[in-house]
Amino acid sequence: MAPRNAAPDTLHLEPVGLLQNPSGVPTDLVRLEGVSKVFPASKASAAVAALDGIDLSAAAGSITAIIGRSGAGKSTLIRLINGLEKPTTGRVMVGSTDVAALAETGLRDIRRSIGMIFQHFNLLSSRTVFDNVALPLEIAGTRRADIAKRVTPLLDLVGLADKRDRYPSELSGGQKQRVGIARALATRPALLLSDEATSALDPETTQSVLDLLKRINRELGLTILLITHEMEVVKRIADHVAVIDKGRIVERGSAFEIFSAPRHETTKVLLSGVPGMQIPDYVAARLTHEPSPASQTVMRVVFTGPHATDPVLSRLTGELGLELNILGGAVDEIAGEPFGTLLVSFPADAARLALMRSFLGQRGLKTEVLGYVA
Ligand SMILES: Nc1ncnc2c1ncn2[C@@H]1O[C@H](COP(=O)(O)OP(=O)(O)OP(=O)(O)O)[C@@H](O)[C@H]1O
Repeated sequence: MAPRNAAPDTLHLEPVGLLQNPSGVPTDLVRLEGVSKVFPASKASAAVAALDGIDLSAAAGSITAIIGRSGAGKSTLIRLINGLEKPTTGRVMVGSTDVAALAETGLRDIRRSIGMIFQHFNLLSSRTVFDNVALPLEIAGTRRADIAKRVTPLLDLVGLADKRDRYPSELSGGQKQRVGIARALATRPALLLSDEATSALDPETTQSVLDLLKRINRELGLTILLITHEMEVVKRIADHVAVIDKGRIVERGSAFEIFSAPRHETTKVLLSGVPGMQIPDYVAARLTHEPSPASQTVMRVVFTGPHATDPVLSRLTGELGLELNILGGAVDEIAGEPFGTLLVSFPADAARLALMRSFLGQRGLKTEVLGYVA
């Protein structure tokens, strides 16, 4: 490992000590244990329990997404991890350091190991691209000659070498976020916190910024913890997902598990806009919880992994003679794995439902009854 001020031939990230336990085995880089945060009452408002008993971990080298409705506690969680807020109870471990227990000097040191990118980029308009990326190094007291050796490869990495002397006002949103990413990497952090980093970008630019983050994650081993309300972001790059609701983690799992079989009501609502998870309006308007004599069962069939491309439906209609109406569907990828959903309806008697579920279950497909339509 090169010392912090050495001239890097290639990009690498800092403190391995932060990433490994004493036995040298990679471990969780971030671990929250029993974390609660209460904002005390003020003259204008009552006390707010923003976080309540949070246990959460992010493995070194992973990309973890924290999703939740507005006000669920996502930003508070991020602010606890970079030490901007202190928890009311619990521990916030980054590597082997309890961030909550650090005084100002310790916080300054740990923040060099934690990069941060923001929705609105937070660039200094009076500084060039180069000088924006250089800023954290200047603050850390790095010599000018070493700063150039560090910033230049970072600008190459984010594809902005030709913009080094431009000002933020001369850049597109995607380019600004690339500067933000280069700046966040300047002190060679082990952890990158992303607060809605693509929310202000159009879909195409979002995609290219996500590709960059994924590349940095893979090539530099950077651990990324992101909060977002964009399910597209989660689907594209997250390995793991934690769903937060009213200050509590209500569901967590691999991105694939969460998308293919969401369990908590909040997760289902958050995912309801994802193609394949949507119920067409004309079906949703007629959906009931209980069957009636002439109603049809509405079922979502999820095709995952090796079964994503199986011709199961034609067998279902051919071998079992079941008549299905196809109401909608989508084929996609989650965390790089193929994933398909199909919304079907069929006559609602219990025998047919059991037959169909067992047929699909034996072939590794997941089913969920969403309700009934007459
Ligand atoms: N400094 C503060 N003082 C008092 N209450 C606060 C403070 N910061 C956040 N809160 C409250 O804590 C709760 C969680 O807020 P937080 O900003 O963490 O939610 P969020 O999930 O990030 O929301 P959004 O997606 O809208 O940004 C909210 O009820 C909010 O009003």
